[in-house]
Amino acid sequence: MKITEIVLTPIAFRDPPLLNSAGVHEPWALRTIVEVHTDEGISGLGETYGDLGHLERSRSVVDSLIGLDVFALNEMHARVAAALGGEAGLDKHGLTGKITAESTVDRVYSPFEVACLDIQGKALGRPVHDLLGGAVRSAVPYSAYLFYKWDGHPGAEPDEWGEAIDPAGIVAQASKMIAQYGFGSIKLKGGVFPPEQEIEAIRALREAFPDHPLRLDPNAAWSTATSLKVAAELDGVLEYLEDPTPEISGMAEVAAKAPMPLATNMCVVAFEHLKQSVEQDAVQVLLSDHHYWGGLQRSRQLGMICQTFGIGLSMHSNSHLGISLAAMTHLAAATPNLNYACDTHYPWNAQDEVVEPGVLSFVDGAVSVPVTPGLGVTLDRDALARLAENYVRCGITARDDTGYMQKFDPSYERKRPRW
Ligand SMILES: O=C([O-])C(=O)C[C@H](O)[C@@H](O)C(=O)[O-]
Ligand SMILES: [Mg+2]
Repeated sequence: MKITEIVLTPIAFRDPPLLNSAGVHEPWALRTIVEVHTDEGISGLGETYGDLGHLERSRSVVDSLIGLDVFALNEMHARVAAALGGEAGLDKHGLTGKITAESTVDRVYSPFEVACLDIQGKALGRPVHDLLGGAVRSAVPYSAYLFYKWDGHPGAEPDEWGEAIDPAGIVAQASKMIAQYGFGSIKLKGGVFPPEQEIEAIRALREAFPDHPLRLDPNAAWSTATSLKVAAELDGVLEYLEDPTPEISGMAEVAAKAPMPLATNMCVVAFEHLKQSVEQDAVQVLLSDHHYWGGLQRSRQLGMICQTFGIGLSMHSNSHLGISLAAMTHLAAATPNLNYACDTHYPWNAQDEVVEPGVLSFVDGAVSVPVTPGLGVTLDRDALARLAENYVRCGITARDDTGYMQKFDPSYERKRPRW
């Protein structure tokens, strides 16, 4: 079954003013929808980043994939690498750490692999998780992903979530999200206010939700000394502390004394980072993410590496829509040692969905694993056209949380660590 055509459509969807250690989300989040068509009339879907640099790199490999068998995924990876020619693409997404030439290949390759697995599944009449070894769970739990936020974008009406800039606001946001989605775990995006204030927010969450596992992620906003102080204060309260401080060596210093496991989606973001991290025991929980770990099959391999070295496994997310959610759910279903609820930004962006409704829904905080062939989701063509038009109209071509923050606070600086 040969690839005859690949269509890449950049889209933009509404995003609330979510705060993080680099600034604040702009009113529009970008993604690229990938459609792969074959000579047998079966098509597959992928979803990836929408920043212009990534879009252009993705466009630059398309010609080399035409004519390829959709089962020849090793060859596909090699062709992507050859077409990129050793370029390391800067990408501010996910507040990640070092981007290397190899990890750039994995990022660009990922949505094409997902689309080919979608096609393989449809051709075989089997869901994608069956191509990854079979589901070990029928529903995948996700966590409530809380953000400090403004009540709305400056100059616009307040959004449905309202303001959250203190412990009471964070607890109110958690209550609303949990009432709507039923999440059984909670993650707070920190690195926004001085650590004492974020500790207070975690304590307030613990009081309001005594049984929900809690996580805090300041995206490397703290020095190692600050990280250790916060870790000691939150002993017994957090299930894990995510990226308190920059770099593998910094994380190792904190991990040696912190009472809870440390997690990352910042300092170990490519296969070549694993050796140093394992040697220094810097990370106890790795957040996988098929968008940058090279697709679903490579993320399964990452799961095996984590199991081998006794590293826990959770899942990271950026702003995304339903094709990504479906892929994440298939992957998590087929990864036996993924023992933590996965992250998802979905509640923040669900209003602008690009797939037809019905397949993906949250019950008790979990998404039922689709059982129909392929990924199980179908593009909503009207929505795609609308979101593609948003992309053209919105004028944003790359995520810039810091630049957007500086529009309202010119003195704002991106600093890592800040405290
Ligand atoms: O766990 C993380 O670090 C993320 O989810 C990174 C994202 O970029 C998040 O910080 C965001 O959307 O602001
Ligand atoms: Mg993180």
